[in-house]
Amino acid sequence: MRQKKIELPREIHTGPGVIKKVGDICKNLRFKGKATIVTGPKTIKIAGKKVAESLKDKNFDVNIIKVKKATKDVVEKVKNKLEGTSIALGVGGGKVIDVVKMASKYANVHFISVPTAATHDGIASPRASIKNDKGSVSLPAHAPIAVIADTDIIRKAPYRFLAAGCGDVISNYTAVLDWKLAHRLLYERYSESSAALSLMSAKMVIKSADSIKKGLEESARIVVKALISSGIAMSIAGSSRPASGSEHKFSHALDIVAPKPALHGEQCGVGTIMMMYLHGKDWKFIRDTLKKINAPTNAYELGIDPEYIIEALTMAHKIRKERYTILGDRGLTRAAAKRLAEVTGVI
Ligand SMILES: NC(=O)c1ccc[n+]([C@@H]2O[C@H](COP(=O)([O-])OP(=O)(O)OC[C@H]3O[C@@H](n4cnc5c(N)ncnc54)[C@H](O)[C@@H]3O)[C@@H](O)[C@H]2O)c1
Ligand SMILES: O=P(O)(O)OC[C@@H](O)CO
Ligand SMILES: [Zn+2]
Repeated sequence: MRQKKIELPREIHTGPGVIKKVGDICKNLRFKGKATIVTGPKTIKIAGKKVAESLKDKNFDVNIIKVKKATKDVVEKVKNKLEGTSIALGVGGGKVIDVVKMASKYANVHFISVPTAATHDGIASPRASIKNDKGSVSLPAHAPIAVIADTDIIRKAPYRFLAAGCGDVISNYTAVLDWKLAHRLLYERYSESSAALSLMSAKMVIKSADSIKKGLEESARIVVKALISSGIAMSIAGSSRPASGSEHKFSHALDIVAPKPALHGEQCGVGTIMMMYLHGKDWKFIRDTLKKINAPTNAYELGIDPEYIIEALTMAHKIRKERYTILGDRGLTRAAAKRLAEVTGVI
């Protein structure tokens, strides 16, 4: 029989002010000595310093590393600085968390995910999206030993971030459709339980779309919960298949071609509208839900020129080629890409 390992976070702490408990949580998990915080230039002020204080209060020797990008080089540098550390903490957005996730895996130390914004479902996932010279790759990493999501910090982040997180999780709709397609066409391994959890995560946000509002702790909590369960769906699958399909390929392509890409989750949301159309499903429902949330639904709202939308659509199939989707192996012609974007109101 096929053997399988599912890696999950051991502890999940959410709620307002939970960041003050980081030191306690680390101590209770039996870490001691050196703790390394990986954070960004903005997020150090928003949360990094508070995390450092909480750790110092519990007698940790704290080291802080600031990163800006999630590239292979940055991962390598951080990995080298993790030597002798007992625990690594990623305090920031998706890029910071991906860097620490990958670097700590290479350095063979546990890491804790401390998201400062609910922008992405990598908060609890065991995968890392890392940039290389050809764009980015999806790499197997490891799950955080703990997630510490302070909903007070998250609710105070710009609303755009929360809406982006909704886009990232709503994109599970087309990711699962693509996964089922690959299962039918190529007999790719498919997990019913992972797909069900992935769709449930998306539905949690869709069901609450009317009450996801700026500044509310409850809104932050709903989105964080959905993002964490989407990450767990990835853990069950052992890949990002349940949360990344053709709509993510489109977003990854935009990251390559657009001079100023929008947020990952915003692009994935717009991609979901178009890929739902290609699947012959209710794309208007996705568009209307994103509208309710005040997430972008077109090129103008993404701040991206329509020309880059068309270009990204025509090259999306070349990204993560191992992941078969509705875009097939040949992708869209320029005429089909333009029509798709026009019909769905994206351009
Ligand atoms: N590993 C996974 O499973 C997974 C899942 C989804 C997305 N991702 C990756 O995550 C990245 C997207 O994450 P992202 O959208 O957070 O982008 P990001 O990490 O670039 O963060 C966006 C910006 O938000 C800022 N920020 C974070 N918290 C803030 C706060 N509270 N207030 C003000 N500013 C704040 C950051 O400093 C940054 O400038 C992409 O690289 C994507 O590929 C990975
Ligand atoms: O595996 P990729 O395509 O990087 O996607 C991971 C993540 O963005 C899913 O929401
Ligand atoms: Zn994503």
